[in-house]
Amino acid sequence: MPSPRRSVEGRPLGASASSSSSSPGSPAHGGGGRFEFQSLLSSRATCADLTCARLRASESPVHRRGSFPLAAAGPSQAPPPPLPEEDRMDLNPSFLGIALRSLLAIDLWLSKKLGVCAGESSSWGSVRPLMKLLEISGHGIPWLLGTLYCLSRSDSWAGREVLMNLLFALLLDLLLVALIKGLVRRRRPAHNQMDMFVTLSVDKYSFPSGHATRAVLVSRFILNHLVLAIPLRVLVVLWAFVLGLSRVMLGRHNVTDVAFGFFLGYMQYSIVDYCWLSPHNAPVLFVLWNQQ
Ligand SMILES: CC(C)=CCC/C(C)=C/COP(=O)(O)O
Repeated sequence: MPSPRRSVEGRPLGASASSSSSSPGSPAHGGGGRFEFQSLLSSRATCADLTCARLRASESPVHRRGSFPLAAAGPSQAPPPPLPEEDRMDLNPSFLGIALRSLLAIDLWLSKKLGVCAGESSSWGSVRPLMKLLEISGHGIPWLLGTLYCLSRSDSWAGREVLMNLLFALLLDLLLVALIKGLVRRRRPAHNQMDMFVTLSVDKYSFPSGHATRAVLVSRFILNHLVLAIPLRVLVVLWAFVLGLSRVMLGRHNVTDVAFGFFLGYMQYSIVDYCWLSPHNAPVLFVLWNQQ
């Protein structure tokens, strides 16, 4: 059972120079501590006030002499006046803060568990080459080169329009992912081996997964602009999902990097669709390409 004499940070209350001079049964350690415990239980606000007062007191010369003024004063004394709101915030983490920290802890734990191909000696190390092949299938370079090649070979306006927009989508994706990676600067998992095929400098960061964004962006693009039989459509969706999963299995990413990557890729396609380039709204692009 947790000790009632714990501060919000988990340090024992009075665990400063003063704690050595207080003894069990003294107001600061047991007798008066009983009053303090009841006060701590009474409300969150009171808890914050008391703890703030306690921390403040630990800096004061009075406290250093070994007595916590409130606890020593006994139950009949009034509690100290409430401290300003900003002083309470550090000690009273918001619900959102706690939720985010918990999510992060689950994310790290789950990512480590799923990183079964992170190295040759990992439990699924034998499928690592297959995962790396998948990695290349979602890399930016083959997609960019492939699109440029198809554009150069395309002899219909409709085909060129679709490919021009795919090129725009791939470039937008590279730009947005680089921007967010540079802003967030989340390190890749510690178990990752940085042996990826051609990377940019921001690719030392992991949030969001560029492969995950591209997988969803390209899949949505293909599903909306190519006429495919149902089994092929299922295959496209599966490819995107497995590519995202493989990022975590290879140890390249945490689960949240991939989850956000999927979301971002989905949104990116919506942007591309909204800004769809055509000979009507971007004639210069199409005329220039025709002159090549
Ligand atoms: C060099 C070019 C054109 C693209 C880099 C593609 C790349 C290496 C992205 C990183 O993906 P993850 O964030 O999923 O690791």
